[in-house]
Amino acid sequence: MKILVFGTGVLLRGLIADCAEKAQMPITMVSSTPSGDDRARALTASGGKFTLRERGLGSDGSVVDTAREVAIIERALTASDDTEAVLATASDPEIGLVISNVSESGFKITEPKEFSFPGRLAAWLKARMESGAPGVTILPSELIAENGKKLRAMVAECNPDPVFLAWLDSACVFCDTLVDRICTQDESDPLAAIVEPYTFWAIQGEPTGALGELAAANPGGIIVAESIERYQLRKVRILNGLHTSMASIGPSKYGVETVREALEHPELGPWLESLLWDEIVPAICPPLERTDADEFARLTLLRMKNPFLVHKLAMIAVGAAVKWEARLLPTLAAYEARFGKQPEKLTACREAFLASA
Ligand SMILES: NC(=O)c1ccc[n+]([C@@H]2O[C@H](COP(=O)([O-])OP(=O)(O)OC[C@H]3O[C@@H](n4cnc5c(N)ncnc54)[C@H](O)[C@@H]3O)[C@@H](O)[C@H]2O)c1
Ligand SMILES: O=P(O)(O)OC[C@@H](O)[C@@H](O)[C@H](O)[C@H](O)CO
Repeated sequence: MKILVFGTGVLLRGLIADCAEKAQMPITMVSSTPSGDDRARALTASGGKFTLRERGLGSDGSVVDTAREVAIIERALTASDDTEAVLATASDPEIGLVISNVSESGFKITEPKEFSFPGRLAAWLKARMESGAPGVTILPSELIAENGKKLRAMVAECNPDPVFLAWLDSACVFCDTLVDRICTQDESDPLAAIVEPYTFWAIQGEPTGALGELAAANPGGIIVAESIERYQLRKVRILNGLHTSMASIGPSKYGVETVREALEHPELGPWLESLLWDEIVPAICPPLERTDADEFARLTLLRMKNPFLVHKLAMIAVGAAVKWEARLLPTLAAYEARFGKQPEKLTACREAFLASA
C-alpha cells in the first residue's frame, strides 16, 4: 500500500517517513506553503531521498548515533503548481493512508477555502469518490486533541454535498492521533532530520488494512488503541507544556537559545523542573494517574537533556498563542481550581509570553 502526505516538515520526515519506510509504503508528499514548496522541489531534486540521523541515549542508556538515507518518498508535489498531478493520485487504489502535518496554523479553514488544507483534502477525497477507488484512512498528526474528528468536520464544511458525506462516512475513516518524537532540523542540510531514538505514535482506531500494515511494521513505535486520550493529555500538557513554558521565558529573561541550555542553566533549570513537578504534574493528576505522569515527566526531562540535539526555543515559540491555549492555559486553570491560587511559575511564563507577543 502507499501513503499520501500533506506537509513536508521535519516531523513528517523524522517520524512519519521513518515509520513508512519500515513498512515499505511509498509516500507522495504534497506541500502547500512557500517554504514547503521549496522543500518539495529540493526533495524532487534529491530523488526523494534525505538523511535521517538518530542521536541520543537508548532505553538502556547506551549512546545511539546513526545516520541512514531514507528513500521512501516516491514523489514530492507542490499543491499550487502540481494541482492536477495531486488530484490524479486520488484514483490510485494503492493509496490506503492519507497523513497530514500542516502544523496548527495550517489545520483550519481559511479563505478561499479551496486553497486551505481542509479544502485541498476535501477536493482530493471527492476525486477519490468519483474515481471509484476504495476509501482511505486519514491520519492527521497535528498536535491538536481529536484531530481526526476535527478534520472530518472541516472536510464536511468544505464539501457538504450529502452524496459525498455518505461516501465519506461509509468508505473512509478519520482517526485521532498523537505523535511524539523530538525532530530537529540539520542546520547544514535542509532536507535532513535529526531525531531522538524515542518514537511514539498513538492512533485511535482498529489495526486493519493499510493502518494495520503500518502498525505491524513499527512494533512499540505505533500503538493503535480504542482510546488515546491518556497519551494525548500527558504528552501535550507535560512535554509540550514544558517546551512552551521555557520558550516563553527562557530567551527573554535568561538569554538561553535551546531546550538543553534552558534546563542546564543554573537558575532557570531548577526553576523549570519545579514548574514541572510542583505545578504541571499536580494540576493534571487526576485525571492522569500520578505514577503515569511521574514516569512520563522523568522521561521528558531525560529526553530534553539529550546531549546530541540542538532544539531551538525560537522554533518552539512559533505560533505560541495557539500553543498556550492547548498546552498551558488548561493546566493553569486546573491548578487554580484545585489549589485556590495561581501557579506562580506558570503565571510568570504567561506574563513573559504576553510581554513579548
Ligand atoms: N518537530 C518535532 O519535534 C515535532 C514533534 C511532534 C509534533 N510536532 C508538531 O508538528 C507540527 C509541525 O512541526 P515541524 O517541526 O514538522 O515544523 P516544520 O516547520 O518543519 O513544518 C511545518 C509544516 O507545516 C506546513 N504548514 C505551515 N503552515 C501551513 C498552512 N497554513 N497550510 C498548509 N501547510 C502549512 C509547512 O509547509 C510544513 O510542511 C507542529 O505543529 C508540531 O507541534 C513537531
Ligand atoms: O512547535 P511545537 O511546540 O508544537 O513543537 C516544538 C516541540 O515542542 C515539539 O516539536 C516536540 O519536540 C514534540 O512535540 C515532541 O514530540
